[in-house]
Order: sequence, then structure tokens, then C-alpha cells
Amino acid sequence: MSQQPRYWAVIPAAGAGRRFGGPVPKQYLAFAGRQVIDYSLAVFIDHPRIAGCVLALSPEDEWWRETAYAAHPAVQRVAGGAERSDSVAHALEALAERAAEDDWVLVHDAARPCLTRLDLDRLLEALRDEPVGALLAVPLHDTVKTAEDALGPRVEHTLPRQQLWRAYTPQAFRLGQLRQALLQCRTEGLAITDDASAIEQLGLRPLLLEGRADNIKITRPEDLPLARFFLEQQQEQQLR
Ligand SMILES: Nc1ccn([C@@H]2O[C@H](COP(=O)(O)OP(=O)(O)OP(=O)(O)O)[C@@H](O)[C@H]2O)c(=O)n1
Ligand SMILES: C[C@](O)(CO)[C@H](O)COP(=O)(O)O
Repeated sequence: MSQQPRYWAVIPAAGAGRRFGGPVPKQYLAFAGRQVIDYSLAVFIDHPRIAGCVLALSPEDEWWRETAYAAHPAVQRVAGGAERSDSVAHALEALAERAAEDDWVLVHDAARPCLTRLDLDRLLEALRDEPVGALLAVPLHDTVKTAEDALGPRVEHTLPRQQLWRAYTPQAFRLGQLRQALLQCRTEGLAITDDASAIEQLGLRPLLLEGRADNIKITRPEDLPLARFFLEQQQEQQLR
């Protein structure tokens, strides 16, 4: 009888946080008594169905050793790459040495510290009978315009909002398939900003699983106090 697939977390944390600014990458900023990265990791490390975590860090990273999980046995570290997709690919190569091709990999940004246990449980449940893979996402509630660069920021089109979702993380796919998809994108010189895009290039359609809108990515300075507020709300509602 084939072995049940295991579930692994891959945490890309090798970014420089240029849009945020400052000397310290945003994943290492003080956050609710710990650091941003500690919360992004904890939800996986504390989950009984997550077999382990692979963390992609910048080769110049000088902050990781000061974090709460620096010596945690469940966290394997690899060197990140120039782009987020390279960091994920490096983590998958390391994971392939101890995981099965059909194991599930949940890729989650270190810059998203507000993922709740409930949303992670829902994603794991959705994977039970899922043939392709799934990502947490939120339907868009703003109207979206496109603009032709040549015309400057003037409206070109308004997109039909009913079809638009904000892709979040975790994004969950089979280890073997995601490795193959990322390699194909790299070979074709295709720049991608999330893991689902690589799977889509294989002609597959991942499941969009509606999650909490407060699972935000800390990208710009104004995101940090917002994320702190969301975390406090989650703690008050005992969602963590
Ligand atoms: N070469 C990279 C770039 C990004 N990331 C990670 O991917 C996640 C999402 O990326 P983003 O929010 O863009 O982070 P940064 O690249 O640090 O931000 P910026 O683009 O503003 O520099 C973050 O956890 C970041 O650390 C990574 O592991 N390797
Ligand atoms: C993966 C992601 O968080 C999904 O929304 C997003 O694409 C990351 O983009 P970034 O520019 O690397 O932050």
C-alpha cells in the first residue's frame, strides 16, 4: 500500500525588503514580542501534520541566528536565490533528498506572519482530494484598472471584478510537480511572482481556497502596524 503523503513547509525568507526600506529585512522586524519570521514559522512548527520546514535565507543573512527558532530541529536552512522563485527552488532541491515526489509542499512567505491555524487546517483539508494543488486567496473587493505605461497612469481598462482574486500563501503543490514546473519556468526565462504561476504553466488550474483577508504580506512600512493590529485581533478571538 502506498505511503500516505507528508506535508512540508517551505518558507522563502531571503528577501531584502527593498519596498519596506530600512537596514533590517522586514521578516526580522520586531513583531508582537518576537520577530515577524517567528510567527510565520510557528504556525507550521506547532502543527502536528507538518513534517518539517525548509527555510531559504539570504547568504548574507546576519539576523536568523537571533530568532526564536534559530536552533529548532524542525527547521532546515538553505541558501536563497536572486528571486523568490529561486529561493523556493533551492528549498525544494534540499527537501527532495528526504521527501517523496508526491509529498505536499506548502510554500508560505516569511513576510506573512498573520496566517492562522484555522486557515492552515482548511488548506490541509482541501488537499485531501485535490488533484492539482491549492492556494489561499481572497476575492478582490476593489475595482481594478489597467494602465498602459506609455500613456502614464491613465486608465486603459476596468477589469471585471467578479473574476479577480488576490493570491496569498501558503500555496500547496506536490513536491515533484512544483520542482518540475519551477525548472520549466527557469529554462524558459519566465519570471513568476508566485508558485501557482509555475503550475499554471503546465496547463493546470490550482484551487483558489478563500482565506482570511488579514493574512497580509508585509511589503511596505504601512503594512507593519496593520499586521500587528490583525495579529492582536486574532489573539483576542483565540484564532492563534
Ligand atoms: N530572492 C528572494 C526574494 C524574496 N524572498 C521572500 O519571498 C517573500 C515574498 O517576497 P517579498 O515580499 O517581495 O519580499 P522582498 O523581496 O524582501 O521585498 P522587496 O521586493 O520589497 O525587496 C518574502 O518572505 C521574502 O523574504 C526570498 O525568499 N528570496
Ligand atoms: C507569493 C505572493 O505573496 C502571492 O501574492 C506574491 O506574489 C509575492 O510577491 P513579492 O513581490 O515577491 O512580494
